[in-house]
Amino acid sequence: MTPAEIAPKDRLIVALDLPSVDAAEAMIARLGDSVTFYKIGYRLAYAGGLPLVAKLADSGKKVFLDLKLHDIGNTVAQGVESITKLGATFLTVHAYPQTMKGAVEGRGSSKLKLLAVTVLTSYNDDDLRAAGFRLDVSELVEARAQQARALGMDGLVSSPEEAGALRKIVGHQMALVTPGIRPAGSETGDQKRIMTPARAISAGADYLVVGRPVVEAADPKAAADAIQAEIVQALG
Ligand SMILES: O=C(O)c1cc(=O)[nH]c(=O)n1[C@@H]1O[C@H](COP(=O)(O)O)[C@@H](O)[C@H]1O
Repeated sequence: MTPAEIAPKDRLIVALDLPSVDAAEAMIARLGDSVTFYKIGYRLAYAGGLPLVAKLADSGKKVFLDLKLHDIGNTVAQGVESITKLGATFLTVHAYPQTMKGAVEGRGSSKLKLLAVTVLTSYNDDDLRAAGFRLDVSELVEARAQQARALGMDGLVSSPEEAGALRKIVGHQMALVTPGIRPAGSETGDQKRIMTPARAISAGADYLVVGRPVVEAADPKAAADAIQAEIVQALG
């Protein structure tokens, strides 16, 4: 999908990192038409949130199921095959070759799009070294992007800091999905590789994943609307 084919509103993915299905449904009602794309990750998925994938999809919203799978290839393939039936648009797996190969096999001919998590946005070069890697963030992100493309993955999760370099490697063949988004003046929290929504779009990101700056805002709808306006402005 070329950037021009993505509806501007779909570019904001709000992470429903909330403690219960009730809290998530209240947030979805509050955000109303301002948000069309939601992410369900560990917190909500392990709190009974998986049935919300089909419910949201049936109501016309898109869902990014962020399970960040990583296991032996056979287990990943079988897990992804089960996940194809949930109704999500995107699923994350970590960008290890065996994992991505298993995910592509398990996805089969379903419409589920597979995203490879390159290097988590809470990591910098020192964190990678402490985890035993010899490459720095940009080298590892780029190496993993090349592997992800060769193995038939549909998109990459990285910080917007790497979006420009990744676009040069994968063109518009893969979606660039970027967390680590912080509107000007918002708390960084545990994120280390961050950009504002406008800068991320200008850097070439297709989708922006935003959690706390929206769901922990005093007025989540106003926060989402402000990000949507920034995206539209940056798209020019
Ligand atoms: O795969 C992800 O979505 C992800 C990858 C990554 O490298 N960094 C990252 O923050 N995320 C997710 O994106 C969301 C960001 O949330 P906030 O930091 O609250 O905006 C969280 O749900 C993270 O799990």
